[in-house]
Amino acid sequence: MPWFGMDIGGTLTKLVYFEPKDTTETEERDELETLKVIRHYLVGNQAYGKTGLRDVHLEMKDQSIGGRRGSLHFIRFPTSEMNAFLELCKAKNFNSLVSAICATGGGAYKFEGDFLEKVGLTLHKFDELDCLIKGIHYIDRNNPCECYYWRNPGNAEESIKVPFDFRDPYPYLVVNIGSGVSVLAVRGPKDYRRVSGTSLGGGTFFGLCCLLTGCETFEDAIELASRGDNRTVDKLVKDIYGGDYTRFHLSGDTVASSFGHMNNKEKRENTSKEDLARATLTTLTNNIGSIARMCAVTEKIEHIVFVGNFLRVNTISMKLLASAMEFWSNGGMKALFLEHEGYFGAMGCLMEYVGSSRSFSFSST
Ligand SMILES: Nc1ncnc2c1ncn2[C@@H]1O[C@H](COP(=O)(O)OP(=O)(O)O)[C@@H](O)[C@H]1O
Ligand SMILES: CC(C)(COP(=O)(O)O)[C@@H](O)C(=O)NCCC(=O)O
Repeated sequence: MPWFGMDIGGTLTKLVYFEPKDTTETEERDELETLKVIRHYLVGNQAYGKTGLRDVHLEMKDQSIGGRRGSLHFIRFPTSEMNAFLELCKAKNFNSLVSAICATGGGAYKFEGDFLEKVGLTLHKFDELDCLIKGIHYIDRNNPCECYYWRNPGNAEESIKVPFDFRDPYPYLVVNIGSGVSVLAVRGPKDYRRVSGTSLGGGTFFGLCCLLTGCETFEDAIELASRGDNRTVDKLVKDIYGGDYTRFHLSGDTVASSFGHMNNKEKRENTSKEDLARATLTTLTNNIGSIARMCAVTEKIEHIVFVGNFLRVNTISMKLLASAMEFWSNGGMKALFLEHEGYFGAMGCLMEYVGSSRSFSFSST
């Protein structure tokens, strides 16, 4: 039985695969051919079909899971490609190995019927936020350099990633920036509440960027943003005050109005795709940062952990969030980040599988 956890999100499907490495010679000999084929296919490739990818740099070796030792592999593909994934499961005879798999995320509900009808697989569904918290705890405990913060986030030349000891984490806030955003206050391993959320999330950034710049991939959107300047698009405090708004400690360089210059025809004509991408990224990031900070104040929490694939290849947003948390809290709050960004839900789902495989019927069909 292959050990999977699957998180079917609004934009990306994440798959965590545990590959046992401690198989005995007898086990190897007796391993079903189909299982062998699946294992070789997954670990022998880094790309699957047109859009599936394995994040090789995130692989976790020598892990102990369910009494076995092995490696954790992290794979993703766009949820819009679910049909191609189902075809692949069919082609690899997946349903001859198992009758059920564990899944979380909204897609576990949305695609439940398709899995059953097209591949004959039942989905055992787990709540995505339970899985997220479980996954954070497992990966953080088992990957020595998982958690980090940015030192000097406001200074491009001097900002550096610094490891953060997250062994005694409670209480902390999780801000999961996926398609949308969920904010959770976590006070113990099983004690958390979803305290807020916003529909202005990673999907909004990517969607607006496609509309405004014509870009087609998330990587292109981030690349454009890295070469842009939001100040040609956003109206700053100094564009309104001529300088700082000193009475309320608002620096002239603070964005007063996101996209505030874009009602002006001349400014519109003088702005570039790069500037529009940067302004879109800045707008979404600042808004998420502001909600996170308000939640942290209300919940009286100092450590804010930002996760979700919006932060993939996106150091601009990480540093912006880190600077904002530091500045607006006078150094009282800390923005923390995790290397496995968007994979915690899928990891938690795999843990659920390990915990419950005895009680469910996962036997081969
Ligand atoms: N390769 C990618 N394709 C699409 N979106 C991506 C990609 N990499 C990062 N992202 C960003 O990550 C977001 C999805 O994050 P994720 O945590 O996977 O959420 P979800 O579970 O809603 O799919 C997207 O909205 C986008 O901002
Ligand atoms: C509905 C969701 C939990 C789905 O998770 P996602 O696929 O975005 O990771 C999330 O998009 C969300 O919390 N949206 C914000 C809804 C709101 O509180 O306004």
